[in-house]
Amino acid sequence: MAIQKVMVIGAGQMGSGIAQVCAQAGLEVLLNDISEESYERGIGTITRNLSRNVEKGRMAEDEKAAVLQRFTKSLSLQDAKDVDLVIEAAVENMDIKQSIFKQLDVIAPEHAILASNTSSLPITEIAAVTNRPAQVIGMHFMNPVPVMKLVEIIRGLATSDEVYNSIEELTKKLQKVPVEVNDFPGFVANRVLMPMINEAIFTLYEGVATKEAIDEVMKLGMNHPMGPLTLADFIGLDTCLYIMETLYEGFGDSKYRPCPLLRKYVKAGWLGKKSGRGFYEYS
Ligand SMILES: CC(=O)CC(=O)SCCNC(=O)CCNC(=O)[C@H](O)C(C)(C)COP(=O)(O)OP(=O)(O)OC[C@H]1O[C@@H](n2cnc3c(N)ncnc32)[C@H](O)[C@@H]1OP(=O)(O)O
Ligand SMILES: NC(=O)C1=CN([C@@H]2O[C@H](COP(=O)(O)OP(=O)(O)OC[C@H]3O[C@@H](n4cnc5c(N)ncnc54)[C@H](OP(=O)(O)O)[C@@H]3O)[C@@H](O)[C@H]2O)C=CC1
Repeated sequence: MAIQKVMVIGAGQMGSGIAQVCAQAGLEVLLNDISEESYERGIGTITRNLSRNVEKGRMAEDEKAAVLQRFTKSLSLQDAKDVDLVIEAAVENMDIKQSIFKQLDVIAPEHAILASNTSSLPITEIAAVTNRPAQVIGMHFMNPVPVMKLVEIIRGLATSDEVYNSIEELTKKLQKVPVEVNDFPGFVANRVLMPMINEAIFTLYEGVATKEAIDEVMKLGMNHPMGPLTLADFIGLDTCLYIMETLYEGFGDSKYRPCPLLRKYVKAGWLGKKSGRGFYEYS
């Protein structure tokens, strides 16, 4: 069955990007958030991104208007009653995700696929709270979504081949490249990336170098587009901490212990770019 109508849950940095690429691919999009303010912020970001595309000559003005018309505001999960797919991009917290999936399982039509953009939490555990584990899957986009090509597609223990194939096909329709991954903490992307970021934080914590020097080493020495501390701020320090905790708990190995400095910053509300302050300050 072709996927035509999608609900994206969470209008934050990931949800707004996912909603944008879905609408650009011609899908009808319900953009859902618990707060109206977050919805407005999300749709504002999408509108600015589309305007930049027009300014750069990549999109016509009427195409921008057509993309924006495909959005509907949603402040209630009940709106999932007639969608073909839900992509959940709320905060990286198992209790919140399980609560959302439990409700969606009751509300969404029988044929609907329930996907999560979780960056590290087990898909199998999210699927287990539903009565349709074969239709639950991980669809892990990268930040910033409109720019980054990869989508890690994560098969839960019970995910069916039919559902996997539909999501792979949709990913290509969104002009992204799917890579199949099995369900282990952090999948591939964050199992490799996040310990590197955590180690960069330890390097700062232990006074090996300044934050600027650490970032410069990785940018100029390894050709990374952003240094690891800038990237951590960009991802969100709360998300980085949640991911490290998932790796630490999931593997029970001390090599994944989150750096105390990361914990301290999150406790202080220094969440990175989105809160105006992390390792760096943002105006
Ligand atoms: C945590 C997880 O679970 C998984 C993850 O996502 S981990 C994070 C993965 N992402 C990364 O590693 C990103 C690393 N950084 C980069 O690739 C680059 O710095 C970057 C693409 C973000 C910016 O690139 P840059 O060359 O430094 O800056 P800039 O010239 O401003 O941007 C390049 C293009 O991207 C676009 N862009 C940048 N940020 C954007 C955003 N947030 N949204 C939409 N478009 C954006 C710009 O408009 C620009 O496009 P055009 O010039 O063609 O209009
Ligand atoms: N940041 C990144 O680089 C990446 C993140 N991810 C994953 O994507 C997900 C979202 O991350 P990100 O976009 O960065 O986070 P943000 O904090 O930017 O956005 C999360 C959004 O979800 C909203 N929200 C919270 N709870 C609910 C709920 N119960 N129902 C609906 N909306 C809710 C928040 O609203 P409010 O602000 O009002 O609380 C906020 O608007 C996480 O699972 C994360 O791990 C995946 C890939 C990359």
